[in-house]
Amino acid sequence: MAYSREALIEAVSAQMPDKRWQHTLGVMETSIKLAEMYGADPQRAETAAILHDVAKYWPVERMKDIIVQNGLSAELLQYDKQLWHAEVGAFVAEHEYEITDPGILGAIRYHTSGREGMSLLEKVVCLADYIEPGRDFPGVDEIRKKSMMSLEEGLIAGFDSTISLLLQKRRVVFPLTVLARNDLVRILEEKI
Ligand SMILES: Nc1ncnc2c1ncn2[C@@H]1O[C@H](COP(=O)(O)OP(=O)(O)O)[C@@H](O)[C@H]1O
Repeated sequence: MAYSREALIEAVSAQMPDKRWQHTLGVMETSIKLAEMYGADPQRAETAAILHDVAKYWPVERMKDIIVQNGLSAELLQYDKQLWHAEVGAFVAEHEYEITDPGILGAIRYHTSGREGMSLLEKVVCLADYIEPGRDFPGVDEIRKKSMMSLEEGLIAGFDSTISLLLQKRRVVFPLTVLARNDLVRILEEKI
């Protein structure tokens, strides 16, 4: 039988420190708000939000094993370990928590990196992760402001801040985020 909302919350919250669970609660609340605002299904958005960081505190070796043994994105292993939990989270959501909705699984898989051709639900959860009330990094208020204009404006601002920070620190940038950002810029250009 599929997990109830409450059972899912209990199981997922047990896998992370309280601070990260508080962040997840913020992403749940913000995902529902953005879904209502932009015409996505709030319940599906909330389910993806509950699970989005399920693997965030798993040991790196455990994440690596799941990626290798199940033939998930081998390319991902060439990039920052911080990115792995999203791919692993989607796998765990499907195989451990019996989530069968591919839209929810996609929203978990792409919540950190984004991708070209993001679905409405993917945009909602990814943006909620940037702007949930507990976030206070420099520039977050500008992203919040843009999020009230459109999902695309908000996400471009979010991805730009992530990419800028990585460039400043001379870190490797996972290309999917650049593709996601370019795609969103083109979408907005076509609207003009
Ligand atoms: N495109 C990218 N390329 C490389 N590293 C990235 C990229 N996007 C995010 N990261 C890294 O992943 C980290 C975690 O991302 P974040 O959005 O905070 O995930 P979470 O919501 O799970 O905390 C960031 O601090 C950054 O260092």
